[in-house]
Order: sequence, then structure tokens, then C-alpha cells
Amino acid sequence: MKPPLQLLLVEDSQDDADLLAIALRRGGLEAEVSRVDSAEQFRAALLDATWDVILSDVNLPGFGAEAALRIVDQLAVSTPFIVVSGHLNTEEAVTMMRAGAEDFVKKDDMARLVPAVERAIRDAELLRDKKQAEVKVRKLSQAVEQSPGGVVILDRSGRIEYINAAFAQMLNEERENVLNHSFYDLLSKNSPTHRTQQIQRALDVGGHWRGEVHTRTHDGSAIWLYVTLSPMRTEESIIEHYLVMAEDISVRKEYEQKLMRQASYDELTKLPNRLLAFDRISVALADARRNQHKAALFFLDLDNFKNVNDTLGHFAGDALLVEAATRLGSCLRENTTLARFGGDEFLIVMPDLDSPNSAHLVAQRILKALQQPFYIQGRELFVTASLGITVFPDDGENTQALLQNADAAMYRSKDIGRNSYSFFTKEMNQQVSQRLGIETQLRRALSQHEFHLAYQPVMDAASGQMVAVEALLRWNNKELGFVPPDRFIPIAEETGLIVPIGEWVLREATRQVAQWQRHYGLPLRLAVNVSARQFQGEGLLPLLREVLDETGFAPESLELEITERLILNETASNSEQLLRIHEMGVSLSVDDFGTGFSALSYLKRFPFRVLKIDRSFIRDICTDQGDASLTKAIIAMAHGLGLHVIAEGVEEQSQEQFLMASQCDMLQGYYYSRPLPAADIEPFIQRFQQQANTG
Ligand SMILES: Nc1nc2c(ncn2[C@@H]2O[C@H](COP(=O)(O)O[C@H]3[C@@H](O)[C@H](n4cnc5c(=O)[nH]c(N)nc54)O[C@@H]3COP(=O)(O)O)[C@@H](O)[C@H]2O)c(=O)[nH]1
Repeated sequence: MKPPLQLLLVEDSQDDADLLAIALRRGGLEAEVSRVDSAEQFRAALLDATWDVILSDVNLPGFGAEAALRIVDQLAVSTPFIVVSGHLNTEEAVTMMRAGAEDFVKKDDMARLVPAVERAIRDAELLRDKKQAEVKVRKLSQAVEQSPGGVVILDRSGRIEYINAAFAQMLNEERENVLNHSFYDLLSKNSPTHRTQQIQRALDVGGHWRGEVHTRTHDGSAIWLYVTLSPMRTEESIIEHYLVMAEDISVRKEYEQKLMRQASYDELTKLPNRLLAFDRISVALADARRNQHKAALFFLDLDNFKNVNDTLGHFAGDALLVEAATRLGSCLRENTTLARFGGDEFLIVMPDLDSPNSAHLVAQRILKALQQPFYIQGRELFVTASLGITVFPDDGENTQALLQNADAAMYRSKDIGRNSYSFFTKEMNQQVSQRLGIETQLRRALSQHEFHLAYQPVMDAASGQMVAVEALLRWNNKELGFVPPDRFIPIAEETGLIVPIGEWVLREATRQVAQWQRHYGLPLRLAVNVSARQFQGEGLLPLLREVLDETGFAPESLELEITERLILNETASNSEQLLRIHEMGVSLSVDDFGTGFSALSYLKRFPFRVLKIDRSFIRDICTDQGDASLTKAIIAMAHGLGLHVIAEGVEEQSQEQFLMASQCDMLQGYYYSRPLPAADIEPFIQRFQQQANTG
């Protein structure tokens, strides 16, 4: 049940008030009437309670409808005001209407009272609803207007009817300039993109769209927006407008793109990295499959890059890589991917190989480009490359197979002397599987006792006496037969197996030579090869101490042969270990001198006793003036540094004579003896023992 209406009556006559109450009741209106007859009472009533309608007589002693309307106005009360009067002329009526009166009811026409009250209440309700709606709309439009996100309202055809301040600001546009313009044009800025076209299509079909749009502001700056477009439907479900909301995501996009770049590109060379390279290979293969054409994959490794890094430092190495990457890029067409695969390895993906000749031409161009000297940190450097090339689909169907092929082909180029390129052949697969076979067998070789040592004499050039033996590792495997050290030692080094194998070599050689020393009473020295890998970690020094203790071998009789590679790859740990070895009394010799990067300064920095000239210099010493001069210079320089010199690979008497004349200290080679198993070298030792005894 509805509560009774609350009516405030301005009336000085109680009789009139009663008549009014009767009229209301008769008209079926449940009402509680409160009567006031002075300005004070009226004001107090308005302040104390809420009223549905005010009914007021025109003239009361000292008060009246006009004064009451002024109070209503002052207190900003919105209650409908009806004037109830005996007499009212037109002038008075107009004045009161202007002052806010809603209606007039004559006291002699009380039948109009209830309809007038009801209408006034209805109108007041409508007015209240309207005001509330207006407030709501105002709030909403303020929210839209002041929203930090961009808001645009488009008409059915996509023209801008409204644009809020934020959106105008995002695009650096004056609002008036874009109103009534096409939203599509605003975003496209004369260069429509796939995304802006999608927006236009959504507008054409009355659809929704959301996504990222890359566009330009009024002054041409690039901006990324996240745009949501939705149709606004009437109650009859007719699309009359579109609502567009936009967020400026430029900062986020920039960050995302930076992360993407970091994840996909090499920081140093700015080339695609290994990850992106895989992606490009997949795309290239899919493309080649679709279009039934060929694609080529190049694997490129810079020759001797490590030496540059090790001798000139990482900054020089980095500068060289950047320059090499630039030169490589200049040899390739735009659709070809050049990626840095890691370290000094690069990958090239040629997506549409018209003929194998194109790959030949590119490889030749690359080798030529790299052959030009590099000027790094004021130095002139020469760096070449070894390339392996494989062709899809001829050589392999998938990324992994092709990468393996290109890698195998690259190793082939290294084997044939570097600075060259090789195409993958099926035989290379065999080589790869042979290598795997060696690795598998090598892992079992120690426990199966498949190794033995061969010893090669080292002769004193002046006395012709045998002064030392070099211990050389030999491997006989049940399945593979005799495997030359050149084939298995690099694999042992790569896999780390050289560490336990090297330990066995050291123990066995010192045991054997200590026995000969005791048996024949000869001051025989022993040379043992030690790989760079054995210097990694801290195991070598304790091993040496243990072995020397166990065998009683004099440290002064032991010589460790190390290659230039170890010295060039100078680390604090390597240097420290070399010094400690020297302090133990064990000698150090530089093996294969002349084949490395030949940074001679290390000869002064490390405590070497012996320098072994590589046999490649000795081979043509009697026929090649260059080799002859170089060998003489090496001997003179080594002597100048207080080093003894051994010439390796002496095979002929003429070589011996030349080396003796050049003051070479010691000689080693087939001319005296091939490396022989312990049992076979014993007669040799005996002969020298007799010579020593008789001489
Ligand atoms: N880390 C280790 N490396 C080792 C060990 N044993 C051997 N090696 C290294 O393997 C490479 C090949 O060695 P090998 O086939 O034994 O060849 C040696 C000699 O046989 C050979 N030589 C000697 N005289 C001549 C000659 O007159 N002509 C000719 N063509 N070759 C000759 O030279 C090799 C000597 O090697 P090195 O003095 O060490 O340079 C080789 O690099 C070995 O170092 C091992 O136990 N650990």
C-alpha cells in the first residue's frame, strides 16, 4: 500500500483547510495535510520535512503565495507548488507562474484539486527523472571526455561524430579538424595498412574489431594504438553509431620490440641469431617445398679467429666479427639471410637457389671479400673462412639434417687447408658416422687396454747421441683396427677423453723410461705431449707430482710438449700452471713451432726450455730457400732467447747436414728411427749405451 501523500498547506482558515481535505478524500487521494500560516512556519516546515505538494492560498495576513514561492526558491526546493485561491486575476496568475507556481485551483472549483495534485506529482516525478538522467549523462560524458583512454564515436558511415581529448592528443590533432572526417582516413594517413583495412571492413559490415594499429600522428611520428571498435545499437537493434576505444601502446610496443630484437638478434653484429636463423631456415624450406625450388644453407667458420681473440683481446675480436659480418652481408642478395650462429660461426640461408652455380658464386665472393686485410686497432689482420654448403632437398629434407651436412662440409674445407668452400657429399655422412664410431670406441679404449706407446729417439746434433725419446700414443681397436693419432686425438680433445688418456700416457711413459734409465744407466730424457684440454681444471699439477713420486722419475728428465694453441689461449690459470710446472723442475717445450699464430712475445713470457720446429719447415729445407731462411732465423732467435732447438721430421741426410750447419741442437725424425713400440726401441737404446760406454 502506498503511503499517504504529504501535503503542506499555506492557509489561515481552518475551515478552508478542512474543505480542502474533504475534497482530496472525495477525489480518492490519501493525504496527510499540514497547515502553516506564516513565513516562519512555512520555512521551518520546508526545512524539517519533504513534501509531495505545496498548496497555498494567495493572500494571508502578513504572508501569501508570492512570499511562499520566494522561500521555495531561496531554499531550492523542487516540490510542486499549486495556488488555491478564491479570486485570482490574470496578472497575479502570470506573476506566480513566473515565480514557479505549477497550477491554480479555484476554491469554488475543488473538483479540479485532485487532478491538479496528481498531475503536479506526475510532472515532478518526470522532472526528477529527467534531472537524474541529465546528471547521469553529464557524468558519463565527463567520464568519456576526461578519460585517459581515447574514445571516438563514429556515425554509421565511419565519420567521426565525437572524439575525446585523450584521443585527439594521442594523434596530436585539433578536435575540430577531425570531426566529420573518416576514421579510416585518420588512422591510415594515406598509407593504409592491413589493420586499417580490417577496421574499414568491420565498419562496412557492422562488425567488431580489436587489435594493434601502427599509425602516425598529425606531425608524422609513429604511434602504436590498441583499438577496439564496436557497433552501438538502438533498442530496435539498428546500428547508428560505432564506439571506438583506443590506448596508446607505443611504449609497450617499443619494449616488446626491444625484447624481440634481443631474443632474435645478435647484440654485436645486429644479425639474426641462432634462434631466428632456425626460423628463417624453416620458412625458406617451406617456401622451397611449395614452389618446388631449391634452397642452400652455408655454414661459415672464420679460420684462426680464436688466435686474434686470444692475442689481441676480445675488443679486437669483436671488431673483427662486426667487420666480417658487414663484408659477408655485402656479398648477399636481399632475400638471403645472414645469421651469426655463435662465436665465429655464421649461417647463410639462400631461399631460392636457381642453380648450384649461384652457391658457388656466392661462396667465391665471400672468400674474396674476406681475403682483403682487416684493419683492426691500427693493425693489419688477415682472416680467412671455411665454408660448408648443403642444398635442399638434394642433401636433406629438414633443418637438422641440413645443418649437420653444412657443418660436415665446413669441416671438409678446414681439412683441405681452410680458406675454401665445400659442397656436402654423401661420403661426408660416412665421415660423420665414422667419427661417431671412433668416439664410441674411444670411450672404451682405456678400460679395454687398447692403447700403447711408441717411442721416437731425439738425437743430439753435435754428439750424435740419443738424448731423449718422445712418447707417442698408439691405438689399436678390435673393430676399427689401427687408428692414427691425428684421427682420434682431436676427438679425444673435443670430448675431454684426452684427460684420462693423457694421464695414462704420462704414467706409462715415465714408468717405462724410468725402467730404461735404471736398466741402461743412460740419462735418457722423456718428452710427452700434453693437450690444452689437460690444462683446464686443476688436475695436471697434482697428477705430475703423484706420477713423479710413484715412479721416482727425475723432474729434470721430463719435458712436456705443448702446442702454441695453449699459450695463445692464455688465461691466468694456464700461465700459473706453466710457472708451477717449471718450478717443479719439469721442462716445457713449444711443439709444432711456426704452425700457430706465431706471436713470439710469449716465448719470453713463459719458462720454455725447448722449441721444436715443425716438420713442415724441415721437409723442403734443402729445396726451398724460404723454408731454409726461416729455419735458420728460428734457430738464431731461439738461441737468442736461451732456448734449445729440436728439428722435427728429419728424413734425409741432407736435412741433417743443413740443420747441423745451422747450429740446430737436436734432431728427430724417420732418418734416425720411426716411433717404435717399447720392445722394438730397446735395441736402439742398447746401441747407444754401447757407444756411450765405448766412447
Ligand atoms: N696430446 C697428445 N698428443 C699426442 C700424443 N701422441 C701423439 N700425439 C699427437 O698426435 C699427432 C700425430 O702424432 P704421430 O702420428 O705420432 O706423429 C708423430 C711422429 O710419428 C711424426 N714424425 C716423427 N718423425 C717424422 C718424420 O720424419 N716424418 C714424418 N712425416 N713424421 C714424423 O711426427 C709426430 C710428432 O708429433 P709432435 O712431435 O708431437 O708434433 C701429433 O700432433 C702428436 O703430438 C699424446 O700422447 N698426447
